[in-house]
Amino acid sequence: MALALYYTAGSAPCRLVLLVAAALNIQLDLNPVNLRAGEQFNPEFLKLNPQHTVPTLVDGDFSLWESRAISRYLVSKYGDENNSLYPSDPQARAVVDQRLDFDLGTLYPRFGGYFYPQIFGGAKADEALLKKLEEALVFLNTFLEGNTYAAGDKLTLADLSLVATVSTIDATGIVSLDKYPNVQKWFELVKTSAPGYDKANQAGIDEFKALLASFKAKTEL
Ligand SMILES: N[C@@H](CCC(=O)N[C@@H](CS)C(=O)NCC(=O)O)C(=O)O
Repeated sequence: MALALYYTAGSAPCRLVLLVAAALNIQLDLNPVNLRAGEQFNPEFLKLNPQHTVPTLVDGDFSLWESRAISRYLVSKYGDENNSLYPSDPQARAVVDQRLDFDLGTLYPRFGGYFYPQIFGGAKADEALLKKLEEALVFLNTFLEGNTYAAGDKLTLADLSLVATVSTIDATGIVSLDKYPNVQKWFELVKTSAPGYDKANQAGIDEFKALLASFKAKTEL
């Protein structure tokens, strides 16, 4: 049976799942959800995911949300036994998990907490929140010291998750990645080494940029 993904192209967590599917060479039946039109509140969608978020994966009669949980599920169910995206060695896996949790709990929320109230709510830029975001980027820069990829010498789920976030931050222009040389070098590497990067991530980034431009135009009217 086909695997169905309910998604919005511009959304960073959705792009993570698209990157994982591309890396595993999994075909997904793609179902766009228009969040601005409130389609996530349709009763049919709420039956799949009462938390009304995208991405949501449907595999037969099994439905799952939270992009990193979906990513781990896809590797566990559809990856080869020794898939390096999510290594089985406990310590190697723990480092991947730490980076995934860092993205979920620190980097992405610090970005969203600073940027989204400005672009979507017309709030003033808050310097203290910018400093917290910059601190998170310094942490990532430090994690990358001496490592080719985010969790060692191979591409893992950590890279796919973090690149969805870092490319989103980069697209907004609120910080320059020049200040974080390890992050910048790693970003260029992942762009060329993550399978299907252009379709899975860059296409959504382009949509995200168009959305930002439309919000900027509204506030300038
Ligand atoms: N931590 C979640 C975040 C999911 C999320 O908040 N998605 C947003 C789009 S980026 C959404 O669906 N918002 C609509 C809503 O909450 O009603 C994940 O990684 O999947």
